[in-house]
Amino acid sequence: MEPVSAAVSAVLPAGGSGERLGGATPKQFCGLQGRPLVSYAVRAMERVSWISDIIVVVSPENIETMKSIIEKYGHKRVTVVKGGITRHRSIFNGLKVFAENQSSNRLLQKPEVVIIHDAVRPFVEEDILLKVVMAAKEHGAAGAIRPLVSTVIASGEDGCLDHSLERARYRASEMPQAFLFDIIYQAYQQCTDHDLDYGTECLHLALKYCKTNAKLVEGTADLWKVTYKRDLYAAESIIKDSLSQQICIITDVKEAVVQAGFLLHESLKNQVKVEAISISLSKNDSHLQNIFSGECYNFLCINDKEYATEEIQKLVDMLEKSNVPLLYPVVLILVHLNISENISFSIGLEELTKIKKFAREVKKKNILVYGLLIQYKDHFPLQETVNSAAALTMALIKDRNPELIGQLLVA
Ligand SMILES: Nc1ccn([C@@H]2O[C@H](COP(=O)(O)OP(=O)(O)OP(=O)(O)O)[C@@H](O)[C@H]2O)c(=O)n1
Ligand SMILES: O=C(CO)[C@H](O)[C@H](O)COP(=O)(O)O
Repeated sequence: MEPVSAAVSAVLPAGGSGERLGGATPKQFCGLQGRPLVSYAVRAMERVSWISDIIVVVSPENIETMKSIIEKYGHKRVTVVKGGITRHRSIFNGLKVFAENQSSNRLLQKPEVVIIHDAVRPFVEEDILLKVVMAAKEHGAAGAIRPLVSTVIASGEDGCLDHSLERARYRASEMPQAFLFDIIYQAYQQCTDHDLDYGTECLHLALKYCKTNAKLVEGTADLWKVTYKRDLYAAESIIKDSLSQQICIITDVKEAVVQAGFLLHESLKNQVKVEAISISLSKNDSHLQNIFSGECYNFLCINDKEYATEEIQKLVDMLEKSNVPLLYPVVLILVHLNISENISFSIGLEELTKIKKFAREVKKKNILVYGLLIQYKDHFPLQETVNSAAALTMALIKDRNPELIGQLLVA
């Protein structure tokens, strides 16, 4: 990505109460796959190397909550600032920290360009951040826009249609937005109380008080703001979908196990990216570490032993050491391959209890363990069994259901 030659920092307003979403917890602290929404927005900013400081503005009663989120998820370059009673007042408080150098913990450099991004828009990518920053450098202000979904109409005092706007001429203003710091700060300093209490558009303030016509940049559909409960469900689905794009199949050296791994690989690869490792874990630490850092959150461990405690524990330890299960739950499917001549069910109650206990233990580390039994015999319809195992695998990694951990599914 093109390097940015300006000092850039970001302000994330997160001081609202989420009235439209309802519920006791403000939406920015609601959990998505176990992690608060605000942490996703912070992560989206912190992974952009050219953003120096990230100011998160929260209401006074949530300062400690926010600090503990930063601590728990290891967020870097973040300063927490006390918010105001409206979004504009919160943003202004965030900007003041740079202008007045109020922060008690460390010195914050006033940036040339400041990004403003709602903490409840979790899916912002580096590409759009770069576009609005470059446009702000040139034009003084810039913001992401989207086509309108519905036509905007004005109603008269009698509640009847007064007029309607030509939809093609108008756009929905989204976030992120970016500004030359001096422009947006001057605009906020000149704002009236009415602007601060009722305004909803930062780009408008730059126009009204600094005569700056913001450049409008076409954004992607997932920049939308989590506002209603259904938006939380939508956001969770998007996250689950992106987590289920890749799977790593780990097999040991035995021929039958390698073969089952290969067949599963073939069956899964039309649906997801599959990485296969067919050597013992102990000899393959660095390869696995590469897979972790490649952001793989799904593992399928195929074994013909009753319960491969050592190998699985080793994988769990490695996962724990990496950052992977900290940000997202990891799915670990223990595949038991039944290749014994005895076609009776080969896992006893004792084994099932062991798996359940193990699953409950590692859930505390944000690793979701499930069991999958594959019957593997000449007289069994092999391809059918493998297809069924692949379908169950996909269902488990797409659903990531914490209630089903420790359960044994039979392909
Ligand atoms: N006093 C406020 C109000 C809002 N915000 C933040 O501004 C962003 C966008 O605002 P909105 O979606 O309206 O959030 P809420 O005000 O929390 O929602 P609602 O209007 O439904 O109460 C959110 O990240 C919100 O936390 C803020 O920092 N300070
Ligand atoms: O889109 C935006 C700016 O253009 C803001 O996110 C939006 O205006 C916030 O408004 P509200 O707090 O009323 O949802």
